[in-house]
Amino acid sequence: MTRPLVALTIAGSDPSGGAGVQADLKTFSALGAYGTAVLTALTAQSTRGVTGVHAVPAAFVAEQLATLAADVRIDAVKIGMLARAEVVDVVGAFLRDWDRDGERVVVLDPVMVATSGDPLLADDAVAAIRALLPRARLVTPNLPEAARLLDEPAAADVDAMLAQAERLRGLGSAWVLLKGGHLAGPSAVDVVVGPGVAEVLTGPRVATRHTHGTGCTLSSAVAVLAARLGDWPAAASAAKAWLTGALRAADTLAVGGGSGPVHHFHELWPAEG
Ligand SMILES: Nc1ncnc2c1ncn2[C@@H]1O[C@H](COP(=O)(O)OP(=O)(O)O)[C@@H](O)[C@H]1O
Ligand SMILES: Cc1ncc(COP(=O)(O)OP(=O)(O)O)c(N)n1
Repeated sequence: MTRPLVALTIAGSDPSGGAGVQADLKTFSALGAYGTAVLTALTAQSTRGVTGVHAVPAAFVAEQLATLAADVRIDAVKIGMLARAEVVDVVGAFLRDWDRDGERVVVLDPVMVATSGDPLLADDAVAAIRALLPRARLVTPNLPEAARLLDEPAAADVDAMLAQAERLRGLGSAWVLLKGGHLAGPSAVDVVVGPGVAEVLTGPRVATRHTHGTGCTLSSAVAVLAARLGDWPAAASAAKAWLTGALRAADTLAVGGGSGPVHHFHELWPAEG
């Protein structure tokens, strides 16, 4: 019997279970990977928004990473909310050691602001995130995050997304998956660019307000699928198709009174009768 892939999320906690480490672990499990997690921050958060952030001390993030990596063989890393520059630096130091050859599966979701508008990254940490980009194989910003990293206005159409994704590659990661969920229209369009590759991923826009954690879920899914398939565009495309299924089933969960979670186990749980 082959052993399952082991995936690590380095991210913040969302008590409502829709985003952050909770979404990542559900995604890993739903896709047949064993999930491990290093916490960078606690948030007080629900489907209605974030009321507080309590950052984990950087030295303790380093201790979690060192203790885990000394024991467990990790096949893929997904990085989400890092909250503060000191934590970003600790994660960079960990990757320098864990990924000496720069060939391992490392996906960086440069989380800055929740959909509710609440900040999840200190303003002075954006430069540190920029410096972390070369340590990732794939970076997965949404439109406002890409604009912030490039210090230019957000892309307003697919051509501008492709151009920005290429400029983001110039900051150091070989692959960029630029998410267009914030663009209005009947489709949800993302782009994936890499060495000699520029693909537009078009999916149907699902009519639901339950989109909490879509970015976290997508990046975790890509990490697992890239480790399994060994192909970034194929992993991005399969992850998007799976996320669309999770969005289609989101209304059945009915968790919370705001923007609720997507249904990570839409392929596994029987329909409620
Ligand atoms: N209503 C929707 N229907 C289908 N896909 C969506 C919808 N909203 C977002 N997505 C997809 O979810 C992923 C995350 O999108 P986005 O909202 O841009 O990022 P973030 O959650 O980080 O802000 C992307 O693949 C995007 O295309
Ligand atoms: C703890 C934590 N991490 C990340 C996010 C952001 O989640 P994301 O998937 O980018 O999208 P929204 O949840 O903002 O829709 C978060 N909220 N909490």
